[in-house]
Amino acid sequence: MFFKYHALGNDYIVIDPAKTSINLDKNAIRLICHRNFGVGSDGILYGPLYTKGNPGLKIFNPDGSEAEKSGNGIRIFSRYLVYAGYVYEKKFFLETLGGRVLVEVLDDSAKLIKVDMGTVTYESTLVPVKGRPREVINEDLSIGGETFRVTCLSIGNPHCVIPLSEISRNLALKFGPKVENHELFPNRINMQLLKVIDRNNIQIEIWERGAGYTMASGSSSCAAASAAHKLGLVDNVIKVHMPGGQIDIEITESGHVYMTGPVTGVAEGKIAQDLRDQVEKHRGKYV
Ligand SMILES: N[C@@H](CCC[C@H](N)C(=O)O)C(=O)O
Repeated sequence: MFFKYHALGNDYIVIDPAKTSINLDKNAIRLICHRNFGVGSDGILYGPLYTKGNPGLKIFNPDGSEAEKSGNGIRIFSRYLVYAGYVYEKKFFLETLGGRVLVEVLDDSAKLIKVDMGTVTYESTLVPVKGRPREVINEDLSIGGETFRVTCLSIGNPHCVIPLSEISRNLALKFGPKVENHELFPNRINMQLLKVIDRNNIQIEIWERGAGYTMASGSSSCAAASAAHKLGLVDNVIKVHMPGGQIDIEITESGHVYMTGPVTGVAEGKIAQDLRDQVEKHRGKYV
């Protein structure tokens, strides 16, 4: 069985090891996420896996890489946990590779979820960004002959925020791959083009590490809002506008970033034997 959801057009497949036996190596992930040869998604959420007494998950990008954190992925997986009867509480902890988060379910069917995503760091050694140890705030980055002012941070996974006066999908498509794979970022990076609308509203276009252009991203919303706040461009309550919809961010005095957004069910299904055969055929080869 698989369960598919989207969060503002950022879609994920949930695979629950208690319900589906499949060896998720790189090729299996790439095939399942493929929009023509597979089920199609911006990633796979694998779990629940129990660590430290809490439910947890593994987050995979469609290129087969593992991400430390995903804001939309966390909300989607939380809705699955409620739906499948794994949790009954309105508030619970969830373990990710990028740290523990506190989830709050705001309605009965878990269609609206708030998450304490933790705190951000701008420390180059932690994001990571190469070069002398420093906070990467408003510094120059050369990309394909052009120079941008960038702010880099980690909220468990790495982000590079680029404020611009105008942003577009085409700009994200043009610069995203270059930023993601820039030599300064040893673990690659997620990119957000940021336009400040006013002190409580920002607009972003996103290029995700390992996934490419996406219509929305929860951790990108946290990252862009945090960077804009750090740069003094916005207050602490920020609505993030993306092509797929809006996410609400609140940054507390202690630096915790709260993200609130929706989750929508798409499908429940069974991975066909033909797809499983393809997965087996390609096992061990990089497709
Ligand atoms: N869509 C996600 C981010 C998924 C992980 C990202 N591609 C990475 O590699 O860090 C979100 O909503 O945060």
